Amino acid sequence: MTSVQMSAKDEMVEQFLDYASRGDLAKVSTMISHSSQLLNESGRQGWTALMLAARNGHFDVIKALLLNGCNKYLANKSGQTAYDIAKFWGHRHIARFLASNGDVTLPGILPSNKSTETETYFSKEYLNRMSDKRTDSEWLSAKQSSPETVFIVFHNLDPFVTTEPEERNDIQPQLKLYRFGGDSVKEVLENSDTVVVFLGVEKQEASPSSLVSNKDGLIAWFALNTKKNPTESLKVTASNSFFLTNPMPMLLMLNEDEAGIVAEARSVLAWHSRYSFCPTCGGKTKVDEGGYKRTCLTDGCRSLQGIHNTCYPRVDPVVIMLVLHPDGNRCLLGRKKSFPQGMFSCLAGFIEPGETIENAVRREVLEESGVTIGPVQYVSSQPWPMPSSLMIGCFAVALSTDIKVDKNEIEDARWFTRQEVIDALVKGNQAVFSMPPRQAIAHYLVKHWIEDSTPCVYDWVSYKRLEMLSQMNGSLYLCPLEATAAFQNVHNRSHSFVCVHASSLWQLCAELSVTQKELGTEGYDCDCGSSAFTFKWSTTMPQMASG
Ligand SMILES: NC(=O)C1=CN([C@@H]2O[C@H](COP(=O)(O)OP(=O)(O)OC[C@H]3O[C@@H](n4cnc5c(N)ncnc54)[C@H](OP(=O)(O)O)[C@@H]3O)[C@@H](O)[C@H]2O)C=CC1
Ligand SMILES: [Mg+2]
Ligand SMILES: [Mg+2]
Ligand SMILES: [Mg+2]
Ligand SMILES: [Zn+2]
Repeated sequence: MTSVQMSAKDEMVEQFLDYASRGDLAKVSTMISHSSQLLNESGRQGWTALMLAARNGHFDVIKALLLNGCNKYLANKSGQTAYDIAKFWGHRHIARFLASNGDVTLPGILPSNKSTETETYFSKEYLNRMSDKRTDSEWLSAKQSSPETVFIVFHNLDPFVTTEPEERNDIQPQLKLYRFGGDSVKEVLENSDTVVVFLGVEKQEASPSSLVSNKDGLIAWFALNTKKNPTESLKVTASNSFFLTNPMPMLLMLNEDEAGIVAEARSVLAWHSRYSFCPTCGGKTKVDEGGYKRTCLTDGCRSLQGIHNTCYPRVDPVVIMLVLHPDGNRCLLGRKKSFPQGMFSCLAGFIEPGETIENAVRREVLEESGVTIGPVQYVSSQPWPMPSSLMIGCFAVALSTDIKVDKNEIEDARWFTRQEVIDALVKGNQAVFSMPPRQAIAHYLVKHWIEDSTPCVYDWVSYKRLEMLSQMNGSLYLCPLEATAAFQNVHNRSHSFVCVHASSLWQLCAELSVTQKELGTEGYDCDCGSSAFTFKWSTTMPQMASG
C-alpha cells in the first residue's frame, strides 16, 4: 500500500469516527453501506466508532453500528469497552443496551424497572379496608356509634377540609380532611339523601390499640356524601374549614396519607352519585355492604344473576404513557386545551373493552399523535379519583416520529429533548414548557425516564443552578435528580457538600477558576452509576459569575 492510499484510508476512518462521535446517523449509515470494514476501525487511543457514540450518548448510532455487526467487546488503550465508557459517562440506558445479550431489537432506551414499588400520590393506603366487615351489619352499626370513629364529609363529592395548623413555610399550605366524630354528623347521618361508605380501619401503627378504648381496638372511618349543602347541620369547631371546590388542582394539596383516603372515598361516592338506579332494569336499588354494593330491588332482575358487576363500584382503567423517540433522547408530550398555559403532559386514554394495556397504549398514541409504537413497558399505577380512573403508567418506544395531532382530542404534541425536559423539571416556568404537577403520574414517568437515562453532564453545573442551591444553604448534590430532590427538600438535609460527576468537574473548576486540588475533591461512585467527586461547599467559594 502506498503512503497516499494509507492516508486516504486514515482520513476516511477519521471522518467516520467523527460522524459517530457527533451522532450523525445518516452519515454513519451511508459510510457503513459503502465500507463495512469501518465498523471496527479505531483512531486515537484505540477508540472505535461505538466507543465514541457511547461516550456522547448517541443511542441510534450505537444501534446502527451493532445491527451492522460491529464488535462491542473491543477495548481502547485504557482497557475500556464501549459499555465501560457508557457507564462511566452516565448513559445508563446505553450501558444497559450494550450489556444486553446482543439483542438489538429490545431497546435499551426503556428505563429499567425499579425493583421497589413506588408510591404515587393518591396511592398510599392509610386505612386497612377490612372488606370482610362490609357484610357484618352489626359491627358496622356499632362502629358508627363508637366515639372514636372518624367521619369525613363530602358535599357533591367535594370533601370538607381544614388548613393544616402548623403550616410549613417552605411549601404551599397543606389541606387536611376535617375529622368529625359521630355526634357532629348526627343530623347528616339521619338525612335520607346521605350516602354512607365504610372506608376501613386505621392501620395498627397509626392507632396503637392501647390508645383506643373500644372493644376491638379498631378505629373505623366512614365517608358521607350529601346533595344538599350540610354545613349548617355540621358541628365544626375549627375556624378555617370549608368544602373544597374545584377538585383539580385542589385535591392535589392534601397530605399523602389523606390523598389515599380521598382516592377511595371519592371514587365510591362518585359511583353512588351516578348509579342511582339499576343500570340493567332501571329499578330502585338499596345500598349494601358498607356502601360497596347497590342491589337491585326488582325481582328477577338480570343484574342479580351471574357476575353482577353493575352492582359494585366501577374503576375505569386508563393508560398513560411516556413515548420515547427511537433515538432515545427525546420524548413525546402533548397538551389538551384545558391544560394550564404552557403545560405538556404524557398522552393518556381510556382502555377499551377487549383491549390489553399494550394495545391501548398503541391505539391511543396513534389516534392522538399519529406516532406508531413498538415495545411497551408497564411502570407504575395511580388511582385518580376524578371520578374513578386507575392510571396505568407505561413507557413506550416509538417506531415512527412524524406527528399528526388529532385536534379533537389534544391541541398539540411535540418531541421534547432531554435537556428541555430537565429544564422543565428544574427551572419551572422559565423552561420551554411546564411539567404536570409532581402529584400526577405523568410527572413521575417523565422524572423516572430522566433519572434513569441522563448522564449528569447535562448542564447541571451551571452557575445559576449552583447559585440557587447554595443560597438555600443545604445539600448540593449535582446529580440531576438528586439535585431536584435537594432543591425541593433542602430543609430536610444536613449535607453541606457538592457532588459533581466526573464529566462535569472540569467545567466546574473552569467556572470557579480553581484547580481540582484546590476544591479538595474526593472521588466516589454516585448512586446513578457514574464516577463522581464531592467537595465541601462553603460560602467563601470564589464568587460565581451571574448568567
Ligand atoms: N394522573 C395523571 O397524570 C393524568 C390523568 N389523566 C386522566 O386520564 C383520563 C383519561 O385521559 P383522556 O386523555 O381524557 O382519555 P381519552 O384519550 O380516551 O379521551 C377521553 C375522551 O374519550 C371519550 N371516552 C372514551 N371512553 C371513555 C370512558 N371509558 N370513559 C370516559 N370517556 C371515554 C370521552 O369523550 P366524550 O367526553 O366526548 O364523551 C372522553 O372525553 C382523564 O380522566 C384524565 O383526568 C390524564 C392525564 C394525566
Ligand atoms: Mg384519546
Ligand atoms: Mg387522551
Ligand atoms: Mg380514548
Ligand atoms: Zn335491576
